[in-house]
Amino acid sequence: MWNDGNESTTILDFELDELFPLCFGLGNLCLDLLVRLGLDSVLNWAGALARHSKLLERRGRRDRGAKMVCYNSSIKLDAKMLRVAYLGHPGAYSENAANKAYPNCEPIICDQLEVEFQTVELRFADRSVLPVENSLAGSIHRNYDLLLRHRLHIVGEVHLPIHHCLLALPGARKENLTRIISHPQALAQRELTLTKLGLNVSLKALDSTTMAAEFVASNNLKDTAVIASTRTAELYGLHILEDGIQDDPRNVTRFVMLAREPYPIIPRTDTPYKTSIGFAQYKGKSVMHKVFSAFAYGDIGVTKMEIRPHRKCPIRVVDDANLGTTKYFEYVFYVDFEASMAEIRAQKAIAEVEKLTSFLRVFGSYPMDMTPWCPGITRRIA
Ligand SMILES: O=C(O)C(=O)Cc1ccccc1
Repeated sequence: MWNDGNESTTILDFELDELFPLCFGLGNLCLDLLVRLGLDSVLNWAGALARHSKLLERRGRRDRGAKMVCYNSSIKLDAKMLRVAYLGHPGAYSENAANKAYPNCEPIICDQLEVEFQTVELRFADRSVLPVENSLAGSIHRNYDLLLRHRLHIVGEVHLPIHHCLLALPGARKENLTRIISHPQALAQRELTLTKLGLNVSLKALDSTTMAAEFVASNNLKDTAVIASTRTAELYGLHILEDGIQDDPRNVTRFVMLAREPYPIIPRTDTPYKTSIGFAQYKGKSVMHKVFSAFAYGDIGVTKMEIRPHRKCPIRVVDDANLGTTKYFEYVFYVDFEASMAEIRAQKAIAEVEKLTSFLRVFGSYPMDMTPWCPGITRRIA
């Protein structure tokens, strides 16, 4: 079990009648902020508040006298009370990741990625669990972009073995399928297998495997199959047409856990740590070789690098006089390295990188997932 219990909490009992004015008050606050922050961000916040008021109302009908968790005092948050946000419905791989990271947590289901981030930012959840890369399909670029757009910290990682099945309504036959729908990662992880099965179908991406399952079940679509887990089949009344359709049994997805506060920087020697950063270069010549030397100098292993377009500054213009004759695309670089910010060598490397870059953000230092790697045993785990 992960224990990143760096939060201090007081548990307050709120009657629902008290919660609604609170949400209303917050709504008014949003309007006040409208003028200062701009329409888009305030509308996003207000939307999230409205959704969560409904969530509280629904939960309140079930359990009058709902509890609300406030973050301001000295009682340690018990890991089992953590509210963990993820995208999708019960049965999503992200739900498995949330349970692996925080056993007995309270799931907070989100229907959009932006909402998943806001749910933590607005304190409706304590953590969010976000898939960032897969061993077959690679990085989930959108989620990297969101990490930068929001101010949450990475406080942990989990590696989840992924076992995909082809699911359809009872009675649906493989030869009558015209379409397969799922999360883009699931669609990418089965490329070879579906070709082998000889299916001539179109593919459609949805935001999660479980949203795809719900879509097929609620619209009674006999010509559409879903790529999702065995648990999703049970939950949505679907049948397994084909079991284990990922292209390789060693299919693993890495999820990161996000929180409002960083993982506490405590010097430790027993657990291997990882640090994730993002940065962009200054205008002018490339300095990437120097950035890597900073890590090499500290004998720090770089385990991952992701490169994304620098949307705010798409083109870098370079020549000796900076007259604009050579043009490169400009990027944001995401790097994971094997050290904690508690270590002097990491601090020195980061100080060096800071000198070389126009912006630098440390997303977090956190314990590495050291789960033993057992290729081929992914069957029916997820
Ligand atoms: O859609 C889901 O169930 C997710 O949790 C995202 C996902 C999809 C495929 C592999 C890993 C995570």
